[in-house]
Amino acid sequence: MIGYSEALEIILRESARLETLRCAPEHALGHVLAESIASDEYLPPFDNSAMDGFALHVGGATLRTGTEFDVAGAQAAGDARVEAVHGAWEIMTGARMPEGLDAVAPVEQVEVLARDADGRPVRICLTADVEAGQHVRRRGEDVMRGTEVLEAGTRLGPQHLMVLAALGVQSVSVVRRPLVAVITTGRELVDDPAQPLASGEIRNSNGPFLAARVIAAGADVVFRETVSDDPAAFLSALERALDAGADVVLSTGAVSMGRYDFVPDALRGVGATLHFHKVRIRPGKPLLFGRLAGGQLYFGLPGNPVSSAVGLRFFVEPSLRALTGIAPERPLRVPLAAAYRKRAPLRFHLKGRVAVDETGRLQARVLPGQESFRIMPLLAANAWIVVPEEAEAPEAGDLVEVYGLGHLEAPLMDEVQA
Ligand SMILES: Nc1nc2c(c(=O)[nH]1)N[C@H]1C(S)=C(S)[C@@H](COP(=O)(O)OP(=O)(O)OC[C@H]3O[C@@H](n4cnc5c(N)ncnc54)[C@H](O)[C@@H]3O)O[C@H]1N2
Ligand code: MOO
Repeated sequence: MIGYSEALEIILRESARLETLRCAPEHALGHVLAESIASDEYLPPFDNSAMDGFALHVGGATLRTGTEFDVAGAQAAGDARVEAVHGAWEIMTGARMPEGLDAVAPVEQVEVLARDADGRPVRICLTADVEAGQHVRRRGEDVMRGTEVLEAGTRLGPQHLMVLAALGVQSVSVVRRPLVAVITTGRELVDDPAQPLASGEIRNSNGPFLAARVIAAGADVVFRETVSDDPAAFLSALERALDAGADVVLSTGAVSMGRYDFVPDALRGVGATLHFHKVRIRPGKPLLFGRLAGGQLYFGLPGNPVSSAVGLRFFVEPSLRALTGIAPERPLRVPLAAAYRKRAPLRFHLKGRVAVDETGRLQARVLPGQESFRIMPLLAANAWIVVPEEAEAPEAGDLVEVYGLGHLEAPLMDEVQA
């Protein structure tokens, strides 16, 4: 049986980045950049005023309170370049600085001594000193032309679209979203919530959970079906999953030691390469990973709900990151709230809650109810706490690794403070 780091290495090796496509930034939300973006423009594109006021020439010295100026013109946002030869220019926020002027006195720091017939100021007096450069936003102060503004591997959020729009980027190269199929196995499973449970039956909770988690992880679900403990039915569902275009197939159940645990043999029977089966973790030990004959990746997640959740979070999500070109995750390291004793020499993935203690410091609490059939503690969890194989009994205050519930989610601050 292999350990987690070896399993992860194999998954990352097998998860080569998917193809890229070009699209307008407005269609790229949630996609991962395939190449870095350098700016062809300056931001701001020209020197402009940060205040409504009067643009002035200061030069080397300071303009003192009481200095008077004639107002030579006015410049509003959108007005083109003008040359200022003398005096002050009335200027609005965002308006281009007249050439030759280098500071702005806000209206609040100016007294208007005279106005023309239309009420426009024609002579002003400074009521505060003015330094060169004050209230002027310089060309390129935010972004210089040629600067790399976004790295390949960045998942585009609204703030990235803001920068791309500001810089006039017309198209970006992004990695296409991975397509995922979810097959839940087990003749005990009932999908229809309106159907009463017959003796021995349970409701399928893994299917909806995994589908939702896959979407939250930045991939698309192209197929979801439930099959009985029957290899022929399973293989026909697998065929439909591949017809739907899946890059990655997930199944739950039928990977352990039972008489009906047919998944490994069924996969071998259709020419799959199984890279590993069983990992030194809890929960989720019987997890299987391989590649199908057609090149698609296959994750056989154990059937227990929390085992399938751990399989998704710590095996499938790292693969989805690699498939889209996102760098591997780095966990937070947070002190444990209380000592924790592991009951096996395995890597434990624990339903946890990160919270602030009385001193305002973060701490990680292992929630009660860690058995892999218990899903109610997931409602209290805002993080996964990982205790590695070699740490037997971490003490209160020892640092443990903490991961968000999904790879794109950090523990939420409002929950942390609750
Ligand atoms: N003799 C052994 N028995 C078991 C071992 C072992 O090492 N030796 N490992 C245990 C571990 S650990 C796990 S995890 C489970 C994994 O079993 P399978 O992946 O083969 O899953 P099933 O047996 O089909 O189901 C396990 C459990 O989960 C329930 N289940 C399955 N699918 C769903 C679903 N879609 N929604 C909700 N619940 C589901 C199922 O009814 C079972 O209770 O094996 C242990 N046994
Ligand atoms: O480790 Mo299994 O995954 O007990 O539930």
